Amino acid sequence: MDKLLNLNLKEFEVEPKHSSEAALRRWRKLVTIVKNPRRRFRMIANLDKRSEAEQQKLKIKEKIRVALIVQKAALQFIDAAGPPEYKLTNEVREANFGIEPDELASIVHGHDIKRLRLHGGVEGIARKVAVSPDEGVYSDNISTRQKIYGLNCYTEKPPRTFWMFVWDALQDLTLIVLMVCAVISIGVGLATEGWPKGMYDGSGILLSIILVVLVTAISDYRQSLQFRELDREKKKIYVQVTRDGRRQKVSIYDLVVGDVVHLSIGDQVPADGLLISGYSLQIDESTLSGEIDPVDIYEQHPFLLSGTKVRDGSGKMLVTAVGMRTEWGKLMETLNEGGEDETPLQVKLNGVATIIGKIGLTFAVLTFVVLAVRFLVEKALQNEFTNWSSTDALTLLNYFAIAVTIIVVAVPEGLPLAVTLSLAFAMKQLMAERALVRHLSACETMGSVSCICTDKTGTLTTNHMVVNRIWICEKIKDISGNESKNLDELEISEGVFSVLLRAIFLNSSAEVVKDEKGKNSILGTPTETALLEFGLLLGGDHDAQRRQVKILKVEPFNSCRKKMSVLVALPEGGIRAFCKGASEIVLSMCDKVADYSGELVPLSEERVRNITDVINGFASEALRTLCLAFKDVDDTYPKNSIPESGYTLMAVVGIKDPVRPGVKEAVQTCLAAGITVRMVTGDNIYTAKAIAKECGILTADENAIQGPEFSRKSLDEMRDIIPNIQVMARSKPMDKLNLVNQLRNMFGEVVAVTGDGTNDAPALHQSDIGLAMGVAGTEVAKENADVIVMDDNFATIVNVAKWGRAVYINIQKFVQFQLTVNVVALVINFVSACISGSAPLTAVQLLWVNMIMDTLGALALATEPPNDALMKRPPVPRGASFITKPMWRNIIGQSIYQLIVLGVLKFDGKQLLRLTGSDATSVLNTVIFNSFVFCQLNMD
Ligand SMILES: Nc1ncnc2c1ncn2[C@@H]1O[C@H](COP(=O)(O)OP(=O)(O)OP(=O)(O)O)[C@@H](O)[C@H]1O
Ligand SMILES: [Ca+2]
Repeated sequence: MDKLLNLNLKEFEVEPKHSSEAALRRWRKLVTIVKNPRRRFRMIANLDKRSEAEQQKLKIKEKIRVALIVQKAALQFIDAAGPPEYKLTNEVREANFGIEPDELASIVHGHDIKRLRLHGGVEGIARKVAVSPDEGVYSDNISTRQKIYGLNCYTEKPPRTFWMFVWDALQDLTLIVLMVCAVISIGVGLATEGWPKGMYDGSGILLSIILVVLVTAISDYRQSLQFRELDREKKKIYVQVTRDGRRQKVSIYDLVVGDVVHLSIGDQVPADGLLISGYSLQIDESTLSGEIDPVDIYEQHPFLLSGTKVRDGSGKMLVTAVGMRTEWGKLMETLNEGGEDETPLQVKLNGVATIIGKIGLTFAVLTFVVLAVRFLVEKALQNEFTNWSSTDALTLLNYFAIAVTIIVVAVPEGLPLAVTLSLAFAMKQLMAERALVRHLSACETMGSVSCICTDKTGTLTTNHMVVNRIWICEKIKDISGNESKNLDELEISEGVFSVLLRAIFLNSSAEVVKDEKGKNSILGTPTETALLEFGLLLGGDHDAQRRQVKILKVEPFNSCRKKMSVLVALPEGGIRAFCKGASEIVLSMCDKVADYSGELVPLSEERVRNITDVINGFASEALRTLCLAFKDVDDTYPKNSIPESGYTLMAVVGIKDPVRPGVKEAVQTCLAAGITVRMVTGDNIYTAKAIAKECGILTADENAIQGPEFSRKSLDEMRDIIPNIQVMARSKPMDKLNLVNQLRNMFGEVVAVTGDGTNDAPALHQSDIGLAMGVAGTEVAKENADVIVMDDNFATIVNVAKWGRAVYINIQKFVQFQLTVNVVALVINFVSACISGSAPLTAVQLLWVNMIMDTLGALALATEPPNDALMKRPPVPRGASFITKPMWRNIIGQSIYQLIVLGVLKFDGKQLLRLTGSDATSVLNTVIFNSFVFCQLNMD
């Protein structure tokens, strides 16, 4: 049976994510025979609608692409003509703006450098939208801007109302057939038995139908509300802007024309705009134009389009068009059409439903044939074959209704729907527990995860970083508490101190900003925040430091380079480069060091060894270590590059980032549940090991490896070492991807991956389930993830796995329940039809049972919260059969037991219960029905 089912289910397989359209279409085709499309395909992607939207999207993209190419080509030929000749509308003039919204929008979206120049370049535009690039817009005129230039929102389709769901639920083929039966039954009943007795049967059916429809519609409607909320949650994106002279975070929906937005790697460009200033800013326009090559954005090419992504670098932009005035807005309108992909379980259960449906159909036909033949034979025996009364017609109609109802009950169309219900329920609960599940299938996959490759920073640790120790001038100093430090305490010379402060404040993407109350706060990544806080602790003045110098070039940090450098022109003359980053990497770029007296001395081998010891010492105490270095270059040095060697090492800082409370227990839970935990981090190997040991991830020192070393291995070597790898340090994003791919392909593991950076996107995409960090994660990471962990906490990830397992078990329970009901309902009706010529369960009763199963049963069984026992057994392996052997045993055992009980009642019930009189049979049938329902409810 198991094999047979699995064989038949072969075709009902889709991937948990990125399923091919062919696979999605294949199974849909297979269910045509017994399909009741309205019911079966509820909440399942509408492929036609979707591919239509896809086509439309491609068309828009192509148009944008061609337009961009044309504009680029045209630019070279056209010279600037006279000033633009158009009149401002009164509205714009009264609001003190100098440019029309459409004109402004078309400059950027048309990449029209000529018209931009006519308006006086970016500064000119800034003046015309009444904003200073340093101060940003003022909150008091935001509403005027919104009135004239529009809101940063996209038109959305109006949500579906409750009555639409009712209408949908009514489109059910079987329900329609039953409705017709009911109406006929009422008609015939009234004609033969009169009012009100003739109404009973028919109105009973009608009432059940109304109930089924209502319950279905309510459940669907609530689901749609939930998805809408999820959608809103998904779209909550914040960007950093300068407003009222302060840098602050603002929701992208609150952006207005004139806003000054700060962009950094991994951000999504939130509106159309012009570059004010930036460093090595590279934009990925593929979401908009389909073009894969990144585009450089610089002064001569300052156009930024909404919806594109920052691939590298950083910059400030002036917003020029928002909402539906951008191409992105038009694209968003066609987005998300046609719904979500179905999950593998939904499809598999559709397969189960189809097979059972066919069996049910056969039985229904058989039952009808048997009943009808018996009836005809009896009639023939009584020689009344030619004598037809309306009661006879009614009887036949009743037989037909029974047959239809058997199909309704036998085709477990509730199965796929129960998956949706169960997943949606888990999704909702998880949202409350700080995990945002982006697609239904993610929850399902998470239940069978066998390996988690987790980040370190922020996930296992708190991400509250504080400088804890510093090595400077060959001495180690502890930095404890919040007391400010001066140079005497650090025992360093004034010269060294001032270089240190510059190294901290000038070479940073973070910024010290004043909040409304004038208090200092820092906007930036935790590592940089820690450094700036340290600088403030030393009594440094961020603004003053920044004002003194001219920054010539910045190479922002990214996970591949693992360092950040700047080139600055010093106020006292001369040009200096600063570099900070991963300790070993920066150390290898140095050839001098400041010794105990502050003298710059060559970096001898012995000194390198000593410093390496210091670094490893810091790292072994679980500190993140960074080296700060500088290099003076002469005036002839090209201003568009930053040296890569010949630096002088200033200091090694150790930054403390404690392990999150509860992580150790969560790791233990995973291990008990047969889930391997691997740490993949960009940090130093000693730091990684120290943290991994503390969390209980690393059990033996030799199970740690460095990313570059791993990637050098051959496939065979990988096969040997991968099972043992517990920590991978100094990993580049490609190493992470490599590990994930091998784990999946070589070992068939179901891999969950966490990530925060832009470069984690490929690994997140490739994994079975990608988890992005909600707090520290970039937009790009989130977009490629299946789940967003809103508190970045490892324990939350374990929670998702637990819910995933609960979903699986609950659905198994439901399937077992439903299959038993099917078998019993089929057999009892068929057998008694054959033997006694009547069905003990009437159409109304069968409908009732169906409703209990489809909706209430699903609600009760599919939404049971997880218990801890779930995490004490190994994960379900890939490709395991969904209906397990014990389940078959239960189904068969339960069915036999119930059939015996019901059989005895049916054939011996009258004697047993001492039923006499004219209504004995109907009383008995009622008893049978109640026992049937009771049997189902008792089952678990
Ligand atoms: N802003 C920065 N400037 C310079 N170097 C940095 C900066 N942030 C981190 N680093 C260095 O880069 C290393 C981390 O690189 P990476 O971003 O790949 O790891 P991560 O994502 O922070 O770590 P994890 O994978 O554990 O989350 C750190 O060890 C640190 O030495
Ligand atoms: Ca990371």
